[in-house]
Amino acid sequence: MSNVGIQILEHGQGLKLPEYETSHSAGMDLMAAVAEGEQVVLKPGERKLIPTGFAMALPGNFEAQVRPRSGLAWKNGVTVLNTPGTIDADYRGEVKVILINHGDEDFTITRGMRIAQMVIAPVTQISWDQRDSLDETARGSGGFGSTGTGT
Ligand SMILES: O=c1ccn([C@H]2C[C@H](O)[C@@H](COP(=O)(O)OP(=O)(O)OP(=O)(O)O)O2)c(=O)[nH]1
Ligand SMILES: [Mg+2]
Repeated sequence: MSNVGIQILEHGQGLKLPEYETSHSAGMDLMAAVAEGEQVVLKPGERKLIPTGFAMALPGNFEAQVRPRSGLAWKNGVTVLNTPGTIDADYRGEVKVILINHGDEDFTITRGMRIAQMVIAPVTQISWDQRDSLDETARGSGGFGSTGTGT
């Protein structure tokens, strides 16, 4: 996939487009489209929906995942509440980021701050084939630690 439609909304004008920071970055950083000169403050425990100032049209077999930046998580305790956020290919609204402050200090967001990252990933859709029973496997219904924790 190379060229994907992006629409810069009025409050996103002047911000950089999301971009890959290095040649093999999996994600593009998302900028906060907070109004110029204004700031959004996340108090400890608080969550807010942060605008990015753009909308996009992904091809039908792709999704975008909104993920936290590890630096913000580690240094400030700030993360994406619904990580990974799911952007459907048919969504044409503004991409927004649900940030939550798990830290113990106020976190201030200003215009252009890189608050999260977005990974584009392929999507597989399935259809159901309803059966009375399923095939046998070595695992069967074992899970939730059934294989133990040691070596
Ligand atoms: O972090 C996110 C998650 C979602 N969305 C947008 C794009 C996505 O396509 C749409 C719906 O997201 P989701 O399916 O996660 O939310 P929902 O609560 O199921 O809402 P809906 O009933 O609209 O699907 O909201 C974002 O902008 N950011
Ligand atoms: Mg949904």
